[in-house]
Amino acid sequence: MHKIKCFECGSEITDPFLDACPKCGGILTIETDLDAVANLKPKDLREKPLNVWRYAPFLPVKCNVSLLEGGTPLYDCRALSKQLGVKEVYVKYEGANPTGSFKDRGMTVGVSKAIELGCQTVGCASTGNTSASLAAYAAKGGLNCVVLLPSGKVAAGKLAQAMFYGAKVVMVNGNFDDALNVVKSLADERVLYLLNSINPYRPEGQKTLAFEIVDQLNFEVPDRIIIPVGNAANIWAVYKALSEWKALGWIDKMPKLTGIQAEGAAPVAKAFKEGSSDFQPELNPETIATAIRIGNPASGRKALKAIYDTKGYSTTVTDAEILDAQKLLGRKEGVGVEPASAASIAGLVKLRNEGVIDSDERVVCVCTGNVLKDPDTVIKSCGNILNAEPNVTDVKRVIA
Ligand SMILES: Cc1ncc(COP(=O)(O)O)c(C=O)c1O
Ligand SMILES: N[C@@H](CCOP(=O)(O)O)C(=O)O
Repeated sequence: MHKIKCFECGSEITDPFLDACPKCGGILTIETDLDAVANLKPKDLREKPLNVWRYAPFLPVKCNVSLLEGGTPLYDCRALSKQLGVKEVYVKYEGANPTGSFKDRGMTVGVSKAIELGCQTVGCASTGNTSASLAAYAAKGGLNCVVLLPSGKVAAGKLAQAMFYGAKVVMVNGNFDDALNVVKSLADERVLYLLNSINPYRPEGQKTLAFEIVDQLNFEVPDRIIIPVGNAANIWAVYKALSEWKALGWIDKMPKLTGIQAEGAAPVAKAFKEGSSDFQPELNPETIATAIRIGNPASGRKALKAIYDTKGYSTTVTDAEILDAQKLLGRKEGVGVEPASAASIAGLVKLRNEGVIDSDERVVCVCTGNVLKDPDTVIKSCGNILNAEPNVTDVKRVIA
């Protein structure tokens, strides 16, 4: 049986509704019962379809709600690897999930847990994707859903999704960090069951992103996995997944986990630069990659552990580098990702140029969300629409 533990002081938590340690206030995590899976072999899992629930023995809940999340493509990006001079570059394309982001992996587990606990209403703060995903899974599970969004800073596709799936959408006059503080208080008052990634069950579902990468590479572990970092739970989830498989002897090494943040919202990357295992919150985070416009990442300390323990790396990329990388991936590989997701590609480009990434590496970039999430940014950054009269001659003229 799994246990809920405090990441900071190690205390065991028995109340499944808590999202912080009652003793020290630390963030929580799940201790997986590895004895229960000790006799399992990778081939036992591989008989099941490739999706989140292939890895059910490593998940702390049974499947109550699913939209067949996971099973996303791992693209072998040969043009990109040639251009950048890196032996192998893969993109794990999370935009192919049911609501278009990796959050669905966490939500199938989180909402399944909510149902198991008998909750009626679920809620979150969100820069967009978490709300879109929670709204869809709550609809599928027959639950009420409340989402708190930073006013004016949520991409159109994500806002449309949350509204479409029937969530109560509340715009908060503040940023994501402010909205998270409010929703935490609502959860403390049991107004709703909180399904941000500070809920320790959410990252458990997100572990499957890493399980799939290794599975799709036939258990040949990549040298490096590059991940955009915002509230910082996803890089932790990847670390936790691979640590569990390493403990079982299913893999023999850990990839260097490499966390990329936007320059204007980079507490984790700044802490890494200083060699610190703690970070200073950024009071006014700002970036075009609104999904990672987060100044006080709830899992920041977990992310730093993941990076240091794997001899990984962390750096920042500018908004211009993010937009260039987004276009590069679209135009070289035909893969459409939202700006935050392109941060992993921008990080690859930057770290290759700086010599941090070697030419002989096998690198996986996690591209967390679909290009259609944020059409306004794409239209602005790609510009250049041609206009013509409705006749062949004029169309030939403008395309010449
Ligand atoms: C598209 C996208 N990429 C990356 C992230 C960052 O993930 P995390 O908050 O787990 O670091 C988020 C959300 O935070 C996101 O929506
Ligand atoms: N990008 C996220 C923000 C963090 O949400 P989390 O619940 O995964 O920590 C979003 O889409 O809202």
